[in-house]
Amino acid sequence: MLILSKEELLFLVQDYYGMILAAVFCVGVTFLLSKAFKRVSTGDPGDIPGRLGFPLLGETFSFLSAANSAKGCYDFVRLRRIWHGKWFKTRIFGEIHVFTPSVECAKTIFANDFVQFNKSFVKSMADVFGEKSLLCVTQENHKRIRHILSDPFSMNALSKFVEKFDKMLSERLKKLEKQGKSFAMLDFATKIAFDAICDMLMSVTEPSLLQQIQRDVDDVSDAMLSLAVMIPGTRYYKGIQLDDTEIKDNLLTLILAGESTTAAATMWGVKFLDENKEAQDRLREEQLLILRKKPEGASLTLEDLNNMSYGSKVVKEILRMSNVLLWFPYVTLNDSTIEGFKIKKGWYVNIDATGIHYDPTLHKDPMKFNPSRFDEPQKPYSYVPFGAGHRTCLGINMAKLTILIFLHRLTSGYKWRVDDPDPSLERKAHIPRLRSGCPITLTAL
Ligand code: HEM
Repeated sequence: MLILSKEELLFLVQDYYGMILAAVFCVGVTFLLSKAFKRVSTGDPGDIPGRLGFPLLGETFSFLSAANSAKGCYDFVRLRRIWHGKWFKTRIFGEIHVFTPSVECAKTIFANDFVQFNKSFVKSMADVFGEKSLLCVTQENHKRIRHILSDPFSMNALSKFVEKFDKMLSERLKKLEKQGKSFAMLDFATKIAFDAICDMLMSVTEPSLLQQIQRDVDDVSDAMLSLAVMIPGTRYYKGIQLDDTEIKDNLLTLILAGESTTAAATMWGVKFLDENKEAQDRLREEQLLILRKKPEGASLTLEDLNNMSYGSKVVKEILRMSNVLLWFPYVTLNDSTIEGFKIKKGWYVNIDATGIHYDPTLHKDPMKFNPSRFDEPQKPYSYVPFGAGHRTCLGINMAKLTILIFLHRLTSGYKWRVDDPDPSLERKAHIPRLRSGCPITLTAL
């Protein structure tokens, strides 16, 4: 029998103390890891599959790492769809998020907006855009503000916009072609979209003023102040029934919502057409026919745009494939069940527009750029680049017309070469854009 002195016993216990601590630590880490990487399932068929990851942290690092990669943040969703299926849940920034490309879910959320679901991140959006932005207000105020804001987007206002934008674009493209230098399509489209929106909403065309607003828009809080100073006296200000805060919050919303989305879609259009010469040739043929019927140097009209049947399908296909807004996040206001899946109050449900647009059961051969697919009518909610319901994009017509005018001037006046074929996406961007900005060089036809 082993007999130990008091000192020897104390030494052994102290030695074991470290080992016990190490063992407890290992068990703890193993427990957390197993929880983090375990697929959450209680066997209930209403349970949405997925991994919630570490408590609070969840899969935030994986999400950030995807957003910071050349594949972009949708890669996070793409991978989990492969692992878990059509519906999955995850935890990001401490909140539970459900992602689904289900058209049934899109239909339910769009139809029950404000009642059963609401636009998510209202608070953080209010910090950026202002509390009275269309994106943050209550249902009642939303209806009123939206009604008033729809005036500059009426067909009458847009028909003036078409002529102005066409003139602006034609002049700038001509200048670039003469210079013969490569330019980033993304930067070019961003600048011209910004200038056009400011002109339409505030009648601001003076370069130094535009430059100032651009700086201010980049620095959001300053923008609110400067826009408020500029509005009185402009065409848009007259007769408007919104208070000063509503005006500045919503002008900022319109500029931010319209500029980067339209510019990114235009950039993708140039890239897709470069890679699909057949579609480009067919588009050019249609656009040249329209151009040749007009007096030389005349601007496009709404009527001309209405005659661009193939061009309109090209715009639709660009929007389907580019998925400028990858998904639409909504927060659940009450426990709900959609397609048998249980969604708890407080969870975020993301309508995965990209997943809907790439679903082969809804769009045949979805990764192929094929504008003619729109010869056939689309199934309800299978094509949602502008959302649907109460919050359908307010700038939907303006965006479509802008891209169409771009396509007309590019294909009827020029051929272009993409100078950098790198497909890497811009890192940390919530809108998918090429890191290169898609540099092109124009040659007159
Ligand atoms: C290609 C360009 C564009 C795309 C793909 C796009 C897409 C969208 C989508 C999907 C929504 C709804 C999001 C949701 O339900 O959560 C939306 C809302 C909105 N968009 Fe656009 N948009 C574009 C251009 C524009 C332009 C040019 C403007 C204005 C100048 C604009 C102004 C707005 C506004 C104000 C809302 C909020 C509407 C509301 O809450 O009632 N968008 N957009």
